[in-house]
Amino acid sequence: MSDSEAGADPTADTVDGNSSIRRVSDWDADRLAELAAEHGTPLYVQDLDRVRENCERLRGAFPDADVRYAVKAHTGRRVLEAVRESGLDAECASAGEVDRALAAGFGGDRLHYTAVNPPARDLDYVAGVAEAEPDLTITVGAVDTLDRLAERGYDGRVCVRVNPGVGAGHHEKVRTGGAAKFGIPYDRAAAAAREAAERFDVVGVHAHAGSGIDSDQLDSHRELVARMGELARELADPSDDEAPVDIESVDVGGGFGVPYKEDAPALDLPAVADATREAVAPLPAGVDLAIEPGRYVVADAGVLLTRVNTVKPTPDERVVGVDAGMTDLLRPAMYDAYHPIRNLGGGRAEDGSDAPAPDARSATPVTVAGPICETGDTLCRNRALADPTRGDLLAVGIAGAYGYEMANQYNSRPRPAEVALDDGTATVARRRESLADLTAVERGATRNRADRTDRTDRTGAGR
Ligand SMILES: Cc1ncc(COP(=O)(O)O)c(C=O)c1O
Ligand SMILES: N[C@@H](CCCC[NH3+])C(=O)O
Repeated sequence: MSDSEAGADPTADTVDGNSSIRRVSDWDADRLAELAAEHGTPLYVQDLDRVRENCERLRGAFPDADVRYAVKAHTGRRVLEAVRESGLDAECASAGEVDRALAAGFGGDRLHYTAVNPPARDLDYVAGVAEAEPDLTITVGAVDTLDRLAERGYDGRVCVRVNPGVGAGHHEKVRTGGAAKFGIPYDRAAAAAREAAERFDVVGVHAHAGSGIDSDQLDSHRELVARMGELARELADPSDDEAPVDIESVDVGGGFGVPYKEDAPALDLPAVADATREAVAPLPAGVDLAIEPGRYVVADAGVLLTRVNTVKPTPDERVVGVDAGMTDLLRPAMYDAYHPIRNLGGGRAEDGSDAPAPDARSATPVTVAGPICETGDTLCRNRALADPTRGDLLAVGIAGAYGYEMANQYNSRPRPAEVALDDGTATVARRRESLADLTAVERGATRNRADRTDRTDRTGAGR
């Protein structure tokens, strides 16, 4: 992948006084440098105030809809609490996410569990939770899953997931609608919902087009929404002698995109909301619209900080080695995803003196590569950055969604730390993992040199 960096002009439109996208250029460079010095790198920084603003913007654009935060985008406790306090519900993809949402204070009436080929362990757990929290809703995309719930004695609230036959998203791998894996095919959905209503309290229908839908893909979104409106009307008022199904909501999924490229415009959320309402209408009396955004809530509230440790000119490219890799931020390796990168400086010139401030350096095409033993472990290729030197701090923007969440321990790399900013105050939300964490679940593993573990716990702020 080769990409080029545009100027750091925040071309954000403004809604209710809040910029609708926070660019990497909008973050306070000095504050980020302080955090990196104190907590080491790689380091995620997640700004809870920005999370709250994004929640407010969603609620403002969709005042009559039920807004459910897709927890998978960022499961941190502090984020979940901020989302709950902002009035959004929680949409969970696993028992683990339900557990986290409960711990963050979501009651059953604000919990939605979307089961995709759910492991027995997950169904056991959620059916158990539902006994104490009967207002919890389980979204089901296969008749087998309904049968498995019934086998567990569950007869509570069910939402039927539909495969709408239309998908969208930033990459083929995240286009969900139309993928056979998800949901009951549209033409069988009404019958499946009617059958399910004989055994469960069917309270809704659901579909999700995919993740990272931008303005160019709004036609697909509209098509999905229109089909779901039609399905709701068919259930409320069946044309044959079938009994109506009395649902409460039509969930048209999440997927609202955010601009990763510096010059890409932010999604016009009020316009998307208008288009959504128009496409779903008229909804039967008593049926509400629901949406379940993840990325939109948290993406631009997060940055990943990483330190340059190597600068290697080669005949073909200038390679800048950093301490964050695909294990910290998987998206570039997995989807060729673009993340904006800003050089915050702080490094040394070749003669050992302080390097000039990034603004005073020439824009130089570089490949930023991580420490993982994989060729695909790059954060960008051939991108113009203020020429990095060893010791510089780089801020990788729009990293708050599916960033820490997809981090892993490949190459035996402990996961990074994350700090949460709340009204400017930073606290460690997730501590940096140590070498001991790598073997914590391994039977028979003994720590023979604990002193080495301690060293990895240090900030790593050295150059
Ligand atoms: C069922 C479901 N709902 C909601 C979302 C949230 O998507 P996004 O983070 O793009 O808003 C996803 C992820 O694609 C999903 O699979
Ligand atoms: N992990 C994806 C989004 C997938 C959402 C889950 N269905 C990304 O980083 O873009």
